[in-house]
Amino acid sequence: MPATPAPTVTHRPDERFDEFLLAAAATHPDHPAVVEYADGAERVTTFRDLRAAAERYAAALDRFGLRIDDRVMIVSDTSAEAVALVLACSSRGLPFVPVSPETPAERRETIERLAEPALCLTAAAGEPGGGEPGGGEAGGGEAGGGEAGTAVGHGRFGGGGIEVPRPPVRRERLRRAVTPGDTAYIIFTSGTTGRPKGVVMSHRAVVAFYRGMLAEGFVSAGDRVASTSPLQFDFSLLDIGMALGGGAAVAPVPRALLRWPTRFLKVLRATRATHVNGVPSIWRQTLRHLPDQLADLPDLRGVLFCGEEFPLGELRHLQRLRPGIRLINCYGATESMAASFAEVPDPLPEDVTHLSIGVGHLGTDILLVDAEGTPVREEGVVGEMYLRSPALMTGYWADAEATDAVLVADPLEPRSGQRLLRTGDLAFRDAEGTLRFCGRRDSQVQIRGNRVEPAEVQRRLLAHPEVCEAAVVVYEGPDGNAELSAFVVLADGAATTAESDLIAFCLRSMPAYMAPGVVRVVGGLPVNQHGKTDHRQLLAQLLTDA
Ligand SMILES: Nc1ncnc2c1ncn2[C@@H]1O[C@H](COS(=O)(=O)NC(=O)C[C@H](N)c2ccccc2)[C@@H](O)[C@H]1O
Repeated sequence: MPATPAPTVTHRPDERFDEFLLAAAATHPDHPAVVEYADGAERVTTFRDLRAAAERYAAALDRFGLRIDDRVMIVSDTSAEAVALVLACSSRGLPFVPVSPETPAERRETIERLAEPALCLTAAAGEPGGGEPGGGEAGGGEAGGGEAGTAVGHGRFGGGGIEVPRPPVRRERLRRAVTPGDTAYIIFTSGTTGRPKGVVMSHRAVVAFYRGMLAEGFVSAGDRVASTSPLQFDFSLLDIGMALGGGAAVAPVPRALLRWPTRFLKVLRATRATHVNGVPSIWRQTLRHLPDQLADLPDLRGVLFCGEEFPLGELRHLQRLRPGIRLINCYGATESMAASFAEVPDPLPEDVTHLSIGVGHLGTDILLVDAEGTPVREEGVVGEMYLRSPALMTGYWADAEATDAVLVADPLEPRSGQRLLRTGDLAFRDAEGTLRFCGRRDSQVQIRGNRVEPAEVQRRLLAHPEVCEAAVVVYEGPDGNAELSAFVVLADGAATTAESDLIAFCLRSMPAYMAPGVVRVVGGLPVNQHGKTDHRQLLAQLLTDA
């Protein structure tokens, strides 16, 4: 009996962020919206429950007399309560600023100083991403105590309630309604100057991205999308939109369990995850230590990854373990959430060295531009990707100079006033016209007068049959010139591959100036809090070893 196609979720033009995510409550109220793993079992929140929880939080927020555009900082990982609070903020035009609970206090204070939120709400103890033990319990209580208001109200949320011992001062309301150009959220990412950059995303931009993603048809009602990124990383917002926007459920993987393969797989099995989204590194330990259990997962049929290149050896291993699985390489930056989705060919041909990142998703166009600002048309010629899309950020919070540096005039028609996002990423078009990512513009270095893309050297090392992870860092050598150093992790059971063999392996396919001067075999590569290879930590390790 063919499965009856699930009725599609209907969306209307110019929905707010929360309206888009809750649209399925109208057509699938009893479908799971959030599936959490708690105490060894799944805890289901239906679309009806989620809408009710969001309404309770919205009523609690109303008591503070906040204005449209007043920010609400949310210190939590992804959970049903956090999603409901996010929806409530969105419905009241209050930009949310997600911050991970494990964020160091100094960075949290920096973000608070920059964002100047009206409220800073931490998940109640016992909730996923809950606050410090012994903190005030959340409840449905009235907002705050009798003390005078303060600039920033600090408190907790949970169970549909908000508790703020010292509420923020009440403000005169100057606005009547939320409009699509208003800010849905601000995500602070690391800035090269050390000052975090606040990426301001409007309702229109996020919903435009969600529509582009939904058109790819990844999930359908009844699916469960396991989310492995922290709420402060916009990958989690992709997961929430991909799931809820399509009438499916998001299944947050508790951050504390993610690093243990057995527990990671246990969560995927318990929540019956049909899709798993995450950066490539989430698969590393499972592929190395529990391949058979990964092969046995009953429901998994799709994996979406982003944030950095997936080592091709690991990708092929994943394909062998899960025949027929749909692998999606999602490319993008927080400034537009994501720009493209590319299906990985199954099997990935042996001669492929650069994964396709496809072409822009529906409504997005990616332009290649050379160093002189001239559009690149020829196949195989590297250019910088410029993004033309309604999903672009509004700008960087309180940083017009940094905004103007990346939201630039259209190279094809500067007179139009249309702004494109200058991504800083390099790519070339292949014979099929799709884009192949080849590193970042600012990571290119001159080695003895020659331009080198460290990602190219990393790819060559990963092509070695005994290498399963690799990273290349650039440092200043004793003579003041840029040098390349590599770190590799050998596959289990690999013969003792000498570092000199690996350098010789590189020299067989690249000029001497591109080969790393030193290759260190290590047990594993460090990752940052978003799960990406932490090059800064590798460089620090190199300099301390020197
Ligand atoms: N599929 C890739 N291959 C290779 N390099 C990549 C890739 N996706 C990004 N990147 C790199 O990561 C940079 C963006 O870093 S970021 O601003 O921290 N944002 C992210 O990494 C996540 C990003 N917002 C996102 C969120 C949700 C879905 C897709 C993408 C890009 O400019 C690329 O250099």
